[in-house]
This record gives sequence, structure tokens and C-alpha cells, in this order.
Amino acid sequence: MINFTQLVLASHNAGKLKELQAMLGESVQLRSIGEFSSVEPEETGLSFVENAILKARNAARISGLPALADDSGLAVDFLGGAPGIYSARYADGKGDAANNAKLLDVLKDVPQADRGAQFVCVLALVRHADDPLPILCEGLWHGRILTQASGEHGFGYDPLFWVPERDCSSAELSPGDKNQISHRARAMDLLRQRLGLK
Ligand SMILES: O=c1nc[nH]c2c1ncn2[C@H]1C[C@H](O)[C@@H](COP(=O)(O)OP(=O)(O)OP(=O)(O)O)O1
Ligand SMILES: [Mg+2]
Repeated sequence: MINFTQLVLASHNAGKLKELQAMLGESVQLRSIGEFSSVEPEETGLSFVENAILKARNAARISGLPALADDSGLAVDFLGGAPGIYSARYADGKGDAANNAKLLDVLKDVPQADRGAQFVCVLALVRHADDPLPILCEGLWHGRILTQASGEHGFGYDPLFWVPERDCSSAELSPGDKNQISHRARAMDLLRQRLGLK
């Protein structure tokens, strides 16, 4: 059905590529959509699912290959789930450091008990651009927003995300450990099941 030696990842985020490739192992080679185009599609959906499908279709159309997309973000309880699908654009496109600084500032007077949050990841796999039956898998990772950044690994909001089961930030986990327990790992686990790979 799907030729896994030629799967394109519909993402321009190097952190995602690294994590997803590590989870898939050597049997599947993920090629970045960056090899085909530097133009990023506008993420016009109102949900992670819509944006994941939109990115997967776009990548399949550009590359002519089956495509996997990851739409993910951070949903903070105190903020009613924001920044959510707007996580990458939280500080108006100024990047991870600005996003993190903004989040710390917005939550500066919020006590520990009210700082709950979850990372969300939706993976969408399409066989071709017009696939009427995308495979969709979701993963959540519950934690809390720290009051200052900590750790050097990972990307995005990792330095601000406290992981209760490990009592450290997500950026303090080794890449191997993060890939066992993250939102992305959970979504990928489901995808592997759906594809009969385990
Ligand atoms: O494991 C993670 N550790 C830390 N931060 C994370 C993680 N997973 C998602 N995030 C953050 C990064 C970005 O602020 C947003 C994703 O936004 P999202 O649009 O899905 O990705 P993106 O624009 O970076 O790349 P692309 O759309 O090309 O896949 O959530
Ligand atoms: Mg994006």
C-alpha cells in the first residue's frame, strides 16, 4: 500500500524530523519536504487535525510521495488551551526563544498548582495528495509550565515543560528518553499499530 522507503515528512522543523526518524528506525527513510520546496503552507485550520491534514496533502502534492505531517503544540490549562495550534506563532513568528519568553511572562503570577499543560501531537499520513482516508493519530503528554527555562535538549517549549514522571524538564531528558514518553512518541506508537508495524 504505502512505499515506506519513500515517505516525505511535511515539516520544516528539524527537531521533529530528528525525533520522528529516530522513532521509525532505519526501515523507513523520512525525507524532508525541505528537499522539494522551501515554501511553508499557511496553517489555516482551526484544529491540530485540520492543520496536519493540510500539511500532509501539500507535501504529497509537491513531492508526489506519500506524506506524513505532524501538527503539534502546547495547550496550557490556565490559558484555556492556548497557545494550542498557534504555539509556533505565539510571539508573532519571532521564534522559540521569544515564544518561551512570552509564555513565562503571561504566566508570571500564576501559582504552581494552576500551571498544568499538555503537549499535543497529531500525525496525519496520506497516501497521495487527494487521499480521502488520511490516517490520524493523536498523542498527549501532561506536565506543568516551569517558572524559568531549564535544559538544553529538544526544541521549542521543551525547556519550560516539567515532566512529572521524571521530575525534570523535557529539555533535560536525553533524546532517547523523550522519544519514549512524549506526545509525539504516543502518536507514533498508534501510527505503527495502525500500519501493522508492531
Ligand atoms: O516536542 C516538542 N517540544 C517542544 N516544543 C514542541 C514540541 N512539539 C511541538 N512543539 C511546539 C514547537 C512549535 O512552537 C509548535 C509546533 O508548531 P507546528 O506548526 O506543528 O510545527 P512547526 O511550525 O515548528 O513546523 P511544521 O509546521 O513545518 O511541521 O509546538
Ligand atoms: Mg508550523
